[in-house]
Amino acid sequence: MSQNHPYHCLLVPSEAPFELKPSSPGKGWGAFATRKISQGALIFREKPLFVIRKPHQDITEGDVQAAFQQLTPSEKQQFLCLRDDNASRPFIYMTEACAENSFAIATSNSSTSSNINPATTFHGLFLLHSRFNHSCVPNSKIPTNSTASGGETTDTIASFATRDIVAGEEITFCYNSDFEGRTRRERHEALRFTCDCRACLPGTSFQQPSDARRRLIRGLQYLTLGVDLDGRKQPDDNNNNSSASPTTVIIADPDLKKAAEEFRIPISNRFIYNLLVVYLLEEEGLLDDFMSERLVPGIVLMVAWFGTESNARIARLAMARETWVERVCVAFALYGRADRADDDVALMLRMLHGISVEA
Ligand SMILES: C[S@@+](CC[C@H](N)C(=O)[O-])C[C@H]1O[C@@H](n2cnc3c(N)ncnc32)[C@H](O)[C@@H]1O
Repeated sequence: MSQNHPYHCLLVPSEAPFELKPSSPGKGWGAFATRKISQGALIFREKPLFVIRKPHQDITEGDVQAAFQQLTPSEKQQFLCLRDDNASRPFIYMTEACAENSFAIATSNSSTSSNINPATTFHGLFLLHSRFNHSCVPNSKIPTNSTASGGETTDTIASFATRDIVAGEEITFCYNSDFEGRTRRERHEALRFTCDCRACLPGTSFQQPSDARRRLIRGLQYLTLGVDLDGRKQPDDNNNNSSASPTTVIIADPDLKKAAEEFRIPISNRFIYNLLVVYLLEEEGLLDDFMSERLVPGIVLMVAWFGTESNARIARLAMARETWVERVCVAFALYGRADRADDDVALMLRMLHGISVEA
């Protein structure tokens, strides 16, 4: 049956290190490595078939029709071969085909499938990257297009291996940029399909602690950033009125929650929380080079924040250790210790986040 599948008309360049073929049952088609791809290597850079310079929710059938009319006959044929429902059903609306196969480009914080993150601005239709299936513990990443192109914003997107990928292995990426802080149930609600990656297969020795780790990551990020994954503060009254859907309680202690939101978490604890996040991400298999680049420089800088020499010494000793778990263990000696610079750092962070300094 797969011999006659319309996806055979999708043209994969000969230099691309993958082929398209049916994935495991229930996942439609996917991209499979045709040779070893080393960690950090570029997998593929792709130009969009077309770009619609509008927010996802504003894209109309007319917009997609107009973009379609500009395509060459071969490009039109490729667009028309796209299938819904795991590669089985032709799309009824062009907007559906666009939503399922586009990536946010240009101004977004992450390149995710636009049907999952509708708040982004421009959308490009990418025939090949949209064949990559999702995993909550993926082996590739599609960073923001500006990151991937060295700071310049372009319409192309690119995927990179976040670990070594062996020939024959399916290439996956994570469809949502904040899944490192979401439990299995929350991820499946957002995805609207049931993922069976090792963080999702219930009852395994990886899955059970995985939920706890991701919950902890979310809480620790709240303590250090003062906001939830969506950049917002959590309502104070978590189990409030019955009409609203119940909110996951992230920080149960109201005083601690307020201290986080007002950036009054002491430097010592802040340092430990940041190290713990990195360690938990590593345990989750999510500490790739992009994640390290995002988190580690800030932690290194924090060492210089300490105003009390005995604290600074412990922080330096911690960072001199080789592994993240060792760094966390050494840094625990700081837990609860006040520092001469606590007030200054709180003030600096409040100013940085535009919070009234009287808060
Ligand atoms: C952008 S497409 C990916 C390619 C798709 N498999 C195909 O055949 O065209 C996204 C869709 O693939 C399916 N999918 C992707 N990752 C999956 C996973 N881990 N488990 C089950 N289905 C998945 C879902 O139906 C999802 O809506």
